[in-house]
Amino acid sequence: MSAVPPSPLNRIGVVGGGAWGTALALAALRAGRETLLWAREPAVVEAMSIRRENRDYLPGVPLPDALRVTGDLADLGDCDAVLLVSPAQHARSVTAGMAPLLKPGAPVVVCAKGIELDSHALMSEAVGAALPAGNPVAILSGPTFAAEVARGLPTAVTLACADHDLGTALVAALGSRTFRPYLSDDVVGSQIGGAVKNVLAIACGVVEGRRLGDNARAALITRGLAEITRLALALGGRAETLMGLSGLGDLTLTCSSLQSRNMSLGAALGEGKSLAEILAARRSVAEGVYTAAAVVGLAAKLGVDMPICAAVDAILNRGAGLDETIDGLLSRPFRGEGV
Ligand SMILES: NC(=O)C1=CN([C@@H]2O[C@H](COP(=O)(O)OP(=O)(O)OC[C@H]3O[C@@H](n4cnc5c(N)ncnc54)[C@H](O)[C@@H]3O)[C@@H](O)[C@H]2O)C=CC1
Ligand SMILES: O=C(CO)COP(=O)(O)O
Repeated sequence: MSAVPPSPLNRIGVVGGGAWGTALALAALRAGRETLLWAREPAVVEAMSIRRENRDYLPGVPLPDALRVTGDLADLGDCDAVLLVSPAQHARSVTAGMAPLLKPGAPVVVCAKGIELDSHALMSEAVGAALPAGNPVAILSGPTFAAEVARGLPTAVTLACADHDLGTALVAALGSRTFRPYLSDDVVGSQIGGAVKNVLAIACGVVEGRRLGDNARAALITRGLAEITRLALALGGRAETLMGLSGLGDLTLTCSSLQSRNMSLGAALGEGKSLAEILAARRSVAEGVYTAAAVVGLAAKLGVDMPICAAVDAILNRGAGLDETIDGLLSRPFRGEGV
């Protein structure tokens, strides 16, 4: 086995004991870091500490003894860097809870994907506002099903950080042979793909559930990428970022597999189930349900046209029928193909 490279960011705290937090904690361990995983629910803490398995959110994956598990945010005080993996709508409040307990200067890498419903804030804004000025924010996003990362299957992500040296240190701390971060300085652009693709995955699920065919799914992915890119540009992101792992990469993954919670939720809608019925049968988060309305609100503020996201929001939140909404999209005037 090759020697573990040393890192000044040797102690990694992971905040959020859902599927993704648990998988990221395993990735940090594999990168050779001392890793602490905080979970919110006492039963999840107990199951991971004693039975060494996160039965609620990532069943079937053994957790090595080297992984420290806690339910006490104060334990983050000796961590050199923290990965924040709470669902997007709770990221600000969880950050506020841990902020006074963090080591001064420790970076917080946001791994949640979404846009805040009330404020339309990106995760970097919501989390940044809740942190002391001395704790910088970075973003980790990309095509990453938790179950595959947990099993150590090869995965690549975007790690975006405004400070090049800090970004380089985070890549070195978290990267391994099977978990490969690519550094970017586009903190805004790298968040938009991950947030909006969840909404588009619901649309692709509807296509699947309604048996509208593979052509329709490819059309949604491609025109969805145009929507993502328009929004990112309006917020100051760069188009090239959206052609990378956090954009096209994640959009393709999430819109092509029923492993995606968002796509499978869309498929169930397409098959005629109600949103309330689908959500009642799940414990895991499908971020697109919440981000749909946030994206539509943000796009309206910025004057950005996002018809597919608006259609998903109409179905989820405004009582629009599936068939008339699909018909509305198919009846839009023909236009040029550019973004
Ligand atoms: N699961 C995946 O494959 C991936 C997930 N993500 C993102 O990671 C974030 C977390 O998702 P998962 O770990 O999959 O979640 P999950 O669906 O596995 O678990 C739900 C999580 O939400 C937490 N939660 C529920 N109510 C809460 C509250 N009131 N306050 C704080 N936390 C609460 C639970 O403690 C649990 O950690 C999401 O933004 C998701 O989009 C990103 C990449 C991959
Ligand atoms: O973000 C993800 C893959 O990159 C996970 O997608 P789902 O939340 O739709 O399962």
